[in-house]
Amino acid sequence: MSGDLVRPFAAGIDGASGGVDPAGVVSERRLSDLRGLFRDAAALERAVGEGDEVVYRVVAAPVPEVEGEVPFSVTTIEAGRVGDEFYMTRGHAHPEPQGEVYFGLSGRGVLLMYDGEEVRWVEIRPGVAGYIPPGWAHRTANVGGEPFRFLAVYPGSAGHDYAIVAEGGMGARVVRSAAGYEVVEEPGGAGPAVREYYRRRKKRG
Ligand SMILES: O=P(O)(O)OC[C@H]1O[C@](O)(CO)[C@@H](O)[C@@H]1O
Ligand SMILES: [Fe+2]
Repeated sequence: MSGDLVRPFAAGIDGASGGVDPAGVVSERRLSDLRGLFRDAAALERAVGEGDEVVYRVVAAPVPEVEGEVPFSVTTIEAGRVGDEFYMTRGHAHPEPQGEVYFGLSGRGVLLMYDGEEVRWVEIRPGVAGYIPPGWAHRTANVGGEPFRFLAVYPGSAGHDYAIVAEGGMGARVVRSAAGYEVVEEPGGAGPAVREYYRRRKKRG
């Protein structure tokens, strides 16, 4: 174990701007960082050529991702689509199967969760908390016409596995529909290696 634990502090969370004060690491993901994740690869390349805009920004509080600490961050996903699919995060699973809480601050989003076999999703609005149980990959999409912002709180030892989502998908996509949006499950399902990855992470003890 390296480094001292963090001292007590309070942080300002600005639901209108997505700011965290004091802030730690700030990261941005552009359309070009999301290659391979949207269904319409040609539409993605066109949008990359037309300015490669920022899809989402994560402002973290100054809490390190180490065992015992509880990092938190505010994510702002801009409004937009690639083809019919709403702007979304890369999506990841926690290699250490740990849970996580998302809390809506502004706008409207869908929190999509996948365990290699089953797809679950919940709508997140201001005042709504979404719970991600251990062993479920998660991705968030902005289904509204304004920025979608949420607070995420998670165990510092959880880690981020992006490859399992890049390779195994999320089992469903969040797309435009006559009603506004719908969550469409993908045919076929995951292969045995992906299913086994999640099964191992959902066993207790
Ligand atoms: O890590 P991704 O998949 O890019 O999504 C960003 C969001 O997920 C988190 O990693 C937490 O699950 C936060 O940093 C942020 O809220
Ligand atoms: Fe997470």
